Amino acid sequence: MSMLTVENLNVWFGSNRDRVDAVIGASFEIPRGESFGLVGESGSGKSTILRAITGLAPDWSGAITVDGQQIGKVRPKTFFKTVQMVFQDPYASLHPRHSVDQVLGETLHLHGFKDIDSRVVKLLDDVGLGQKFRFRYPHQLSGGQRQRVAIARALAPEPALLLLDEPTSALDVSVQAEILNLLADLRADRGLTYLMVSHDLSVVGHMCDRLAVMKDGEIVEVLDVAALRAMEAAHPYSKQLLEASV
Ligand SMILES: Nc1ncnc2c1ncn2[C@@H]1O[C@H](COP(=O)(O)OP(=O)(O)OP(=O)(O)O)[C@@H](O)[C@H]1O
Repeated sequence: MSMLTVENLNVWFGSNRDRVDAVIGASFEIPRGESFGLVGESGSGKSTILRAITGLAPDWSGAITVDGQQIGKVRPKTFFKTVQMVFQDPYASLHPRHSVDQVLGETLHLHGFKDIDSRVVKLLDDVGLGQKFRFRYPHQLSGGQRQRVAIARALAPEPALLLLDEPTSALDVSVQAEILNLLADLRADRGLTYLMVSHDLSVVGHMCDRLAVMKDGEIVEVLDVAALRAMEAAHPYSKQLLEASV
């Protein structure tokens, strides 16, 4: 069963002479439980695909189907019980005056959970932070710890699909692997499906089962990771990208 299907997706910003066509005719499908990567140079449209799925890029056409439900222009609240996003920059994505307890507690409340206390404790354990971080504020946390809080917040509604937009690229190299390992473990434990944007082919090679290569708003090739490792891309642009990353 497919967790996410994107068919002939076009996403644009602005209108008339100012119009930017950020994504052009993108199609791909992610089976439940798979981890799928989007790679390509800066500006190729990777983040825009995630934004269109979550409703942050309102001008789009084509079809997006999540867990069998085709999504329209307005996403019902239940959509975010299934789909959550983790952003690149954990400094920008957490409110500076909200404690970790508030961030997680409010998200749980919003999604209708009643046993908020025990869920906050469990979420902090699940992301490897533990209780001692519960009443801290973002400025008292390192980048890696903040990203763990952002991941805990994304996990709070018990989603099936996580959209990960360069989740480690704003972090120190020394903590990137820790966060990637946490994400890999969470996926294995919970059977989550990932759609992950990265400009780093080694990250995608480590984290994903398949990947799409984007260039100038279009998907030029979908590869499985075995082909990536064997440097077996067919499209000249994918080959160039692989060779540049060795
Ligand atoms: N809010 C916006 N308004 C206008 N143009 C935008 C907006 N967001 C993105 N774009 C444009 O859409 C195109 C695709 O951007 P996008 O951020 O999806 O690329 P990307 O592949 O994710 O790159 P990066 O790795 O730099 O984030 C770019 O030309 C970008 O300038």
